[in-house]
Amino acid sequence: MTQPYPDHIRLGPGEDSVILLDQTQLPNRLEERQVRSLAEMIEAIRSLRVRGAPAIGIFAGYCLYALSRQLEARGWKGPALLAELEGLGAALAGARPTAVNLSWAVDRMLRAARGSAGEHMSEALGRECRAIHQEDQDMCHKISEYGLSLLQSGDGVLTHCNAGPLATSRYGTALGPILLAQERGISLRVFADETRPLLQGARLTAWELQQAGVDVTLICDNMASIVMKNGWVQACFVGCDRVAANGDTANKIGTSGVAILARHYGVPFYVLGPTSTIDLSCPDGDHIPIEERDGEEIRSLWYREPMAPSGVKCYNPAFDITPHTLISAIITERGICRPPYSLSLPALFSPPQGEPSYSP
Ligand SMILES: CSC[C@@H](O)[C@@H](O)C(=O)COP(=O)(O)O
Repeated sequence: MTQPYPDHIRLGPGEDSVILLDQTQLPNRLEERQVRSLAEMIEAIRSLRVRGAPAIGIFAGYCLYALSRQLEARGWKGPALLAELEGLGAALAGARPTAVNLSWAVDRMLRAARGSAGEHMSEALGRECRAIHQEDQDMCHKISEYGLSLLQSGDGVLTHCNAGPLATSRYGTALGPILLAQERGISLRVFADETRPLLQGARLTAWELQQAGVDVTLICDNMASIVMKNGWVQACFVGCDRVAANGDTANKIGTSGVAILARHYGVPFYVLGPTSTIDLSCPDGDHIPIEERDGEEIRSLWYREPMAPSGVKCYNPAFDITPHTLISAIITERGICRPPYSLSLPALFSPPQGEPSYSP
């Protein structure tokens, strides 16, 4: 059983609310939360109760559908309903800036609403949000297969933050190949960076892998160098929040440091993500908006006592950019892209002009 909590995002009864597993409570409590209002939905995204690039896109899709059901029940329809949904969509998309999947899903939902002639708008939205969720499951499964093709039994894999089922739908992206290997009896060892300041690696990745029976070792972020130096890591697998057209990749703060270490020790560094995370309209990493979060997350959040002097100045970016020059390959559901990414990434979206290079 490799999917400890497969339906962590779903519609509530009557389909006018959304239920999520509150990831801020893990690994200590499996606590679900039901959100009904726009304010509750935005709060859930901002406070990382639901998090991970594909997962917040899936969540936003369900939210817009649930909100459309509420509005239709109050008599809203036609252009007035569409205009209201556009406003709600913009508010949801603005909840977090870095992961492009959030605005990608909102745009997709609004396109479905605009094309819903002759039926209730919510019916079209219901189909679209379910499709977004289903497609993510399919994409993660394919990414997992491609990722696994890069590993051998006995390999050590280092990962940063959490790109498992909780960050997506099922399998995950960076953790997908590892969970698939486990299902197939292929043994891998995983080193999970704890991922300061919010400890997604310790709280979520270590929990998901442990639940699945994977051999996982939790390390502090500043231990990645020694485990690579010891020869225990044959590949780094990380997820992504936005991949620019040149391959520069935003992922959890600290990812670029892992890539630099991997280059130093000659370990391949792989980014895994669905094509919904590739933003060809963004030329390079300098154009990716980086979310900055409250310094309180560094000073005290996960500890009983403050762990730094009260009021000390903090710099708390939530993501960083890994330059494309440090990325060995980008693994998507459509295949494995190799450098130069300025050619291989656009090829993903125009198959007749050429396929990305696959390495089975
Ligand atoms: C498959 S999820 C990929 C990324 O979203 C993940 O690695 C990550 O950085 C998540 O950050 P978070 O701030 O917890 O949402």
